[in-house]
Amino acid sequence: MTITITAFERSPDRGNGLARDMRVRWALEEAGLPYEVRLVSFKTMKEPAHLALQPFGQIPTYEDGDLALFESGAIVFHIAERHGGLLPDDAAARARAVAWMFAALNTVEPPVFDRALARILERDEPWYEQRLRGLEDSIRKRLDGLSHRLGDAEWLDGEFSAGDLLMVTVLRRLQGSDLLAEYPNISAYVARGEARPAYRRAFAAQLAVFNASNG
Ligand SMILES: N[C@@H](CCC(=O)N[C@@H](CSCc1ccc([N+](=O)[O-])cc1)C(=O)NCC(=O)O)C(=O)O
Repeated sequence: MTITITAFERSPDRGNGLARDMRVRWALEEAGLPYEVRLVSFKTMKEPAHLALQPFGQIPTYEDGDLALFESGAIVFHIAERHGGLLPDDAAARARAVAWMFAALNTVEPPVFDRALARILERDEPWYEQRLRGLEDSIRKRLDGLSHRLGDAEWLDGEFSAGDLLMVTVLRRLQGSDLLAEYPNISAYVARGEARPAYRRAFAAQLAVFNASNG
C-alpha cells in the first residue's frame, strides 16, 4: 500500500521546512519509505473529510492502507517502530530515545512555539516586549539543560534517533534568532541534522511544493 501524508498546499513557512509535515517527510526518508503527499488548503483542512483524519483540522496526517494517523510525533514513532534507522534495537536505549521524542515535543517545543506565535500574533500588544523576554528566558532554561547534556556528543544518546529528528525540527524554529548562537554545541547539532541526506531529501521535497505554489 502507498503511504500518503498531507501537507500545506501553500505553506506559510515559505519553504523553510518549519511546518510539521517536514518531520514526517524526514522520518520516511530515514526509513527509506516512498510516500505520496496530498496537498490541502486551509479550507479543505476544516472540511469533514479531513477532520475525519485530523480532529483539529491540521496537517500532517498519515494514511497507510486501513490505518489513518494524526499528530506528527505519533506518526514519526509509528514509522520508527516498524522500520530501521530511527530507534535502537536495545530496549533500554530505545526507551531513552522515546524519552527524547517526548522531551522535544513536551519540554522544548512549547516555549519555542509560543515565541514563534507571539512574534506573529502579539507583536503590536503593549506588553509584547516583556512577554517575549519571558518566553526567551524559558527557552534559555531548556537550551541550558540540553546544551549541558549534549556536550560535544554527535547525537543525544548514542546513535541518531527519532528523538534527535524531532529535537532538530523543534530547534530549527529558533534559526534567525540569537538564541541558538548562544549555544554553539546546539547550533552544530542542528547543522549535523540538516546535513543528513534524508533531511536534505525531505527539505527539497517540501521546498519544491512551495516553489510550485509560488510559480
Ligand atoms: N500537534 C500537531 C500540530 C499540527 C500543526 O500544528 N499543524 C499546523 C501546521 S504545522 C505548524 C506550523 C504552521 C506554520 C508555520 N510557519 O512557519 O508558517 C510553522 C509551523 C496546521 O495545520 N496549522 C493550520 C491550522 O491550525 O489551521 C502535530 O504535531 O501534528
